[in-house]
Amino acid sequence: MSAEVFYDDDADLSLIQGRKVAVLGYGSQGHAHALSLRDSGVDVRVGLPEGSKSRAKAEEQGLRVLSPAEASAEADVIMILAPDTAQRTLYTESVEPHLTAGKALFFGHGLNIRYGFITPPADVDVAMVAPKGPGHLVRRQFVDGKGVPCLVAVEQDATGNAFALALAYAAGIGGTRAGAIRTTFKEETETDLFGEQAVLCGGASALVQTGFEVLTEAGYAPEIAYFECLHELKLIVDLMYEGGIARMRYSVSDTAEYGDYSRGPRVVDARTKEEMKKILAEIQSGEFAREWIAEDDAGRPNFTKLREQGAAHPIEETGQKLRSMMSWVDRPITETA
Ligand SMILES: NC(=O)C1=CN([C@@H]2O[C@H](COP(=O)(O)OP(=O)(O)OC[C@H]3O[C@@H](n4cnc5c(N)ncnc54)[C@H](OP(=O)(O)O)[C@@H]3O)[C@@H](O)[C@H]2O)C=CC1
Ligand SMILES: CC[C@](O)(C(C)=O)C(=O)O
Ligand SMILES: [Mg+2]
Ligand SMILES: [Mg+2]
Repeated sequence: MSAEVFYDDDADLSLIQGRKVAVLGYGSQGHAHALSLRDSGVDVRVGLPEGSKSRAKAEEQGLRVLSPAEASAEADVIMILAPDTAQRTLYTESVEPHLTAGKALFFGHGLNIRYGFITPPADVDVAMVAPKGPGHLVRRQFVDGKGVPCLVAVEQDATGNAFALALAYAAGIGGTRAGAIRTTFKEETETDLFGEQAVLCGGASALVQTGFEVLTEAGYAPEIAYFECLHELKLIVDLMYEGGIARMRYSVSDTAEYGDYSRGPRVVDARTKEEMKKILAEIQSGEFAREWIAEDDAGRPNFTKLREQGAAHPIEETGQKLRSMMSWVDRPITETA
């Protein structure tokens, strides 16, 4: 069954223009939502704790910044864009006391609702507007008059108007310019976690690092290994992005195409597929979410160790040196659009 897709003409922007919106969090997604909603004529305030390093940035960019509790009290649409692990406490301390009947609680990712870490009262709308791309791209596309496709879902429709309101919100951040796809919190959460773990972040990072290790351990220069295993990946993925795997295979040499068909399935084989299925099962059962929240509650000891190990991988030192020779790719990771 193909998904339902909604565009600008299907959305009534005035629905969100007529509401007071609080965006809680001003990171990758938060800054993009708050700025683009404001530019779409929506009454926006940003909610951030005292001492948050994001406060100065939001104020410099002309937004009104309040505490999360003040913003939630003022607003009738509350979008939670704090880190997933911070959302439970943020909700209990600052949102729930102000979540009166008829208000709407929005999310950019379904984890806390899907796994029951947050249970809103029955008399509020609960919806999701989840752009399918990093926040900085969401903002950049909006400014360029384009948009990043969004997923839109309703978990609870107390007012009977939750989907129309979520679609209006998606229009306000440019999502319906590209297309907003209707989904559920369950589908968004499980596929998003699977995608980032098995393919986009986990799978791709492990593939790149392992390829780099094999070449350098065999005595090839790290610089050459970096170009082959990481730098050129973007060029190959850009071709897939533009025209699918078929377009990439059309564009590379026949030699590369034959190597792709005959060797690729030896790297990602039946065992890899079995492991991907296990990863999906851990997501579906809630095992991953419970593990991650417990890890965060414990002060993230394993996460910190793994982050340090990742940063110390030899590919990072080689990459830093090479990227400094290519001024057009040497962008700090915190740079905004
Ligand atoms: N990154 C992305 O592109 C995508 C993210 N999402 C989802 O969007 C949500 C936000 O993620 P992301 O934008 O990556 O988050 P970031 O880590 O980039 O930013 C989090 C923001 O929340 C602030 N913050 C931290 N604690 C609190 C709190 N208790 N109350 C209010 N604000 C707080 C941070 O402030 P400070 O600066 O002080 O730390 C920061 O401004 C998540 O649900 C994520 O899964 C969905 C799609 C893509
Ligand atoms: C791929 C990572 C992501 O799911 C995203 C940018 O969509 C995230 O959680 O950051
Ligand atoms: Mg994602
Ligand atoms: Mg994600």
